[in-house]
Amino acid sequence: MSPLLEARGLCTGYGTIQVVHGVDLTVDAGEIVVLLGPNGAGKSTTLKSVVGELPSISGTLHWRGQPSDGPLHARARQGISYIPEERAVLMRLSVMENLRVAAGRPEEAAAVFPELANHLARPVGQLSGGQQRMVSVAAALGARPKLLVADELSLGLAPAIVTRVLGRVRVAADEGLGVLLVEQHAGQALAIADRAMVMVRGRIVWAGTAHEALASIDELHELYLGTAEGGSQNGR
Ligand SMILES: Nc1ncnc2c1ncn2[C@@H]1O[C@H](COP(=O)(O)OP(=O)(O)OP(=O)(O)O)[C@@H](O)[C@H]1O
Repeated sequence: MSPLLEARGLCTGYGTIQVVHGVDLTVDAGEIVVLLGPNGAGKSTTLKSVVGELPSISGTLHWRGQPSDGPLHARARQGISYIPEERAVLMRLSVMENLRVAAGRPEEAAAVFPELANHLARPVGQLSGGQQRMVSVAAALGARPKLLVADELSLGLAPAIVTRVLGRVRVAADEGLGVLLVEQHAGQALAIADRAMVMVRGRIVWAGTAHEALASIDELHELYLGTAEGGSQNGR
């Protein structure tokens, strides 16, 4: 059976500047693939190209075996949910309105994070950054996509909440969701992932199972990710 998403030789960038050079990647239904790498490696750029926000320079992209070159909204209709690194919520609308706009099932989306229950009528702009992130994750999952493409899902979330968010994504993957994830918390992301890829300067320099990545995490940090610890960028 064809993978949900298959990119071959993907090259993309901004204007005349090429940032991503010949990336091959696949995501199957039910699996979580995490893309790791240092700042500026081209991870976000890769995701933008995969979801149709940024045109590719060359390479092929297939969605469930069919060539895919439509813009973001067309890919959303096909079942791709994208959570960008930057703000992904409508600040003047209430939490419930945000969930309604994004998801077919707002009540189901709200149930993803029970702590949002007391804030459903509030404008999202009045919530903390972490709560706003929860709204975007809830909205994305509530739409029941086939593929979730998420850039720094844990952005602005307290560590305990990161564990819950990633755990919720794992549950969705076990129910058949395919996930392509860029995440600065390498250790936590690998704990819920099936496969991992490391990108440096726009090229995939390491690929393997999440289990293999966890087993060589010190080496991966030393060689590619930087040795930052704790809450710092790309730290564990
Ligand atoms: N809109 C843009 N216009 C021009 N160059 C850009 C743009 N966005 C990103 N870049 C450049 O593309 C390169 C890759 O950036 P990208 O954001 O994809 O990296 P990243 O791996 O996601 O890093 P980070 O973890 O810091 O988000 C960087 O050199 C960056 O400066």
